Amino acid sequence: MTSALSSQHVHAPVFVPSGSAAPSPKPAQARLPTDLVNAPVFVPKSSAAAPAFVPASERKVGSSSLAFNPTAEFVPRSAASQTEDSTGQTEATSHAQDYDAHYLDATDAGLDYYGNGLGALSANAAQTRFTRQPLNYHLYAPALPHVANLTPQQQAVCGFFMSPTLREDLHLKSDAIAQGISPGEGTEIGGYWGFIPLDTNFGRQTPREGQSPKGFFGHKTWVYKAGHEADGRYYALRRVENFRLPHEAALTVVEKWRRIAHPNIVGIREAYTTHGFGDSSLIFVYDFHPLASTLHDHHLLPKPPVMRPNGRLGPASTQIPERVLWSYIIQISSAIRAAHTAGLALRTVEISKILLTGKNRLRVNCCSMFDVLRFENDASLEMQQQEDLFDLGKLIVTLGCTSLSAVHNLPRSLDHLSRQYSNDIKNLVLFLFGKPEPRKNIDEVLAMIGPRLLDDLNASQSENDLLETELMRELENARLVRLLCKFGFINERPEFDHDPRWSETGDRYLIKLFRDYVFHQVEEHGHPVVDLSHVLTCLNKLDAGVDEKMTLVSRDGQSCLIVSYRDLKQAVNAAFRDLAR
Ligand SMILES: Nc1ncnc2c1ncn2[C@@H]1O[C@H](COP(=O)(O)OP(=O)(O)OP(=O)(O)O)[C@@H](O)[C@H]1O
Repeated sequence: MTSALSSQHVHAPVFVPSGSAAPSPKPAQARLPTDLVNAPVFVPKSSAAAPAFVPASERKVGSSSLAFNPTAEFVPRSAASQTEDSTGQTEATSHAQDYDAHYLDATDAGLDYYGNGLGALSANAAQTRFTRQPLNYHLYAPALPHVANLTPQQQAVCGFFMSPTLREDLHLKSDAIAQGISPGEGTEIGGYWGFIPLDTNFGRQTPREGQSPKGFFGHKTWVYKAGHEADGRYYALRRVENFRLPHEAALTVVEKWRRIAHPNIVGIREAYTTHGFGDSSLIFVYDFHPLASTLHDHHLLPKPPVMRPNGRLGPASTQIPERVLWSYIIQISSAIRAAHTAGLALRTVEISKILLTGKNRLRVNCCSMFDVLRFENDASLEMQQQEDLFDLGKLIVTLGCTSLSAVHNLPRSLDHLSRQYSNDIKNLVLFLFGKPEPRKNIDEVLAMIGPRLLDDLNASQSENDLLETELMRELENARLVRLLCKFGFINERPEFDHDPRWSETGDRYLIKLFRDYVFHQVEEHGHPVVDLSHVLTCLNKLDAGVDEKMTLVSRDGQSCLIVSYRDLKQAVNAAFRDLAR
């Protein structure tokens, strides 16, 4: 955790043992609400360590690439290559049994800038790696300029923790990932388990307005969330019911789509056929985006009434702001361009097949499905690409008028668009609906929307800045958790090495008094001082091992010890090393 406070701003209260007549402490200037401590328990995920995805066709039972390797999680690639021994085994692997102690001990080998445990992995690595002495990073990193206009009190709160809204969003997403599935339990089909239905219109019987009676794909489809047996990740599986693959070659196009990694296209992992559902089903496996909703559901479903400034409830506005509409147009154009450049066509530029996966963040879903389903009698690629552009025109009209039927009365819809938005939107729609002469291409569209691209780029860079600020606030959390773990191991230990007084004697006594200094202070009336900023400041200083000194007072008030954070850090590390040995 980094603090937004400068050292002059922190007046940590002096430890006053209850009953002693010590001078009254100065109140801490920046107190954090104590309920911040009650934030939901953080459950770390090890997605970074998950093995790479292996498609069903290439999977081998017992394949070593799929074996779980606990050390892989904390060995950065650069470090692993530096520490390879003559047998080709990394030191990190050979020290696997010391994982916990090493990881906790990471800070002992020096102040490793990345705080990633590199220092503890290997003495050789420690000698060769690039180390810095970034004391300031551990103490009071100033807030970035765009949050500088907050009051000191707000800065104190913001400086320590991620914003509550972002935290809540991330927690909700993290909950949504595994919700409803117990790993390894439930139905297993084709290497996937769980199969939780995602489609809120599960088994939709009546097609949406403008759709074929058989639904968007001309076949009954179902969407599930399922876990992958081999990599433990979750995917969105789309099942086409009762579909017989005319030709194995139909699935080869999925390979082409697999190679496309684009921020506005939902990634496809594989497609396979199965009889696991009691019929002949075709399954497409896509990346799972937690809490995604379709553009249709987000913008076209009725919204609950909202409170008006006059205190009365009124209908919520359905009009999409022009800035957002342009952002949608830009993102979908970018997805179209990626597909066309790769010699493919999206074919699902449709309001119910575009997912909203974050704030104004779009991803075109279900790519490759039509390529497989219509493999035998498909239109030419050129025609499909022209249709993508036409579909983009239809989408803009539908969203701009927030009505599915708007495309059926174009003159009226264009009139509406020119009243609500700048003329550029209407001109773009006219271009997309116009005759191809000889044919249109997506680059012409991008040339038309050029100036809007800059607006969108600026907005997304500002969003990036904000997220970076949020990340910086959490930067040092791991260090402080490690430190608290060490305290937990040392303090109040009933016995060590046949010594029941181990945790109360020698340097451990200092650690105990420091714990009182940090957590058990009372103010002049004997009330507990519950000041999170004091706790975080002290722990940060201890973690950095600064030379600053503090006065520790025994519980009976009879003795005073002046100790520096540096000495105390050494005491903590020595005690922990004793235990870990
Ligand atoms: N890749 C995905 N990741 C996460 N959720 C998804 C994904 N694909 C679909 N979903 C969820 O499944 C829901 C249903 O998707 P689907 O494409 O069937 O939309 P629909 O509105 O039901 O369309 P249709 O009328 O064609 O059935 C979406 O609202 C979304 O919440």
